[in-house]
Amino acid sequence: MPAVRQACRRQFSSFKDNGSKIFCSKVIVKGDNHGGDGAFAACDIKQGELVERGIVRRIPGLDGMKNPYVFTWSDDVPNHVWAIGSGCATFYNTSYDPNTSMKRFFDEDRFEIFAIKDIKEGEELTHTYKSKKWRTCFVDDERLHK
Ligand SMILES: C[S@@+](CC[C@H](N)C(=O)[O-])C[C@H]1O[C@@H](n2cnc3c(N)ncnc32)[C@H](O)[C@@H]1O
Repeated sequence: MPAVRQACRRQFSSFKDNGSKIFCSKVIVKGDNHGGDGAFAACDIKQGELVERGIVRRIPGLDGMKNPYVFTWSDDVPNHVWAIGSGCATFYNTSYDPNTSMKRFFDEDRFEIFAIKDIKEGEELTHTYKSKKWRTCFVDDERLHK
């Protein structure tokens, strides 16, 4: 069994449901195919399974319309509340055919990311950015709309 998968199993079984607000042991971050970094599965993950959970901190005064590294932290369009996220969440690239989905708990400033397909170890983790169609920094980036 590959070392990463062994470590993942070991870590996940010992840390599962330990109550930590941040859990991202099933995810690694490494160079992607777009010249940046992306999030990748450290082990096989079943459809419906939790991939990662974490917390956010709201950043007043920051213009998320221009800054692509913060989360849209309301259901308003346009949005005026932006937040940084814990763990690997910032590094998930976007896709129109994603393998994960992010559930945002605005009242509690936390999120959970679930697998919406069976995911194999090593596969890139993607979600469809909530603001992809109206946020300046995403609208202007043609690579995100292929
Ligand atoms: C939240 S960040 C994701 C992490 C980013 N790859 C990094 O290295 O920090 C969003 C940025 O990632 C890049 N990105 C996300 N999805 C992409 C895609 N499908 N194709 C190309 N670039 C993408 C774009 O530069 C986008 O503004």
